[in-house]
Amino acid sequence: MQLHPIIRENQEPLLNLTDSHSRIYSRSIYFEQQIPNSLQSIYLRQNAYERLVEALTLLPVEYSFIVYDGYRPIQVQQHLFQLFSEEIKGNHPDFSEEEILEETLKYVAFPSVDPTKTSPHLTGGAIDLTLGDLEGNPLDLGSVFDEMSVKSATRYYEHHPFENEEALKNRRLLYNCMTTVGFTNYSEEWWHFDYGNATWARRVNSGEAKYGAVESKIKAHQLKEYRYYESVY
Ligand SMILES: C[C@@H](N)C(=O)N[C@H](C)C(=O)O
Ligand SMILES: [Zn+2]
Repeated sequence: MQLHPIIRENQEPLLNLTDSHSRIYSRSIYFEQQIPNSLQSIYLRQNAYERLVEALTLLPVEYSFIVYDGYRPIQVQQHLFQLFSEEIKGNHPDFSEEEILEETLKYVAFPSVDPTKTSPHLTGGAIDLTLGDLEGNPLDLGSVFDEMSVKSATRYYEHHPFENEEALKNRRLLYNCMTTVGFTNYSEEWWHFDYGNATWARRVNSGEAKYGAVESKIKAHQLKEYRYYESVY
């Protein structure tokens, strides 16, 4: 039995989402948070971007997508992992090291380019996004982006519908638009979707992923150059 999908890197380029579409707002959240080596612009693999545009056609015309993150350099993944882990430690002084790790892994992937466990955002096939109005103001999805709580689990309001009916409606809308065009959702985070990477391949029971990790050179928060890891692992 194959334990992890084979990565057949198809070398699709990373596309810059800035001003790419009138109903796609690019708000690079880790750049706004001044995380070292974060990118000022948001990038996605070409076909992941095309599917995002297709998802827009399923969204009522008065709504937009606000994209918070796409391709993520390994340094940013490492920084987030450290940050989230420290926050969990601070919030749960009673937790063992093992419990801290388990809780951290719920909200941020382990930073790795190892083909058997590549962090999804390193591929350019993962996207963090929410719904917005036509001015780019975020709608209510029932928890703040990157909130480490049970309320961030995609199905939370399915089980607590009267707590926030607006959030339930909006989560269903985002989930349905994205999954209809081929993205898969990460169940602990209503905002995180994958296409083409190993996380996606596992969810759709495919033995093959199209996107492996992308290594990049970042200078002053700009993507200077990038290269794909080996084409077949
Ligand atoms: C950090 C958060 N926005 C996120 O993207 N989490 C997933 C699990 C990831 O790091 O891939
Ligand atoms: Zn994500």
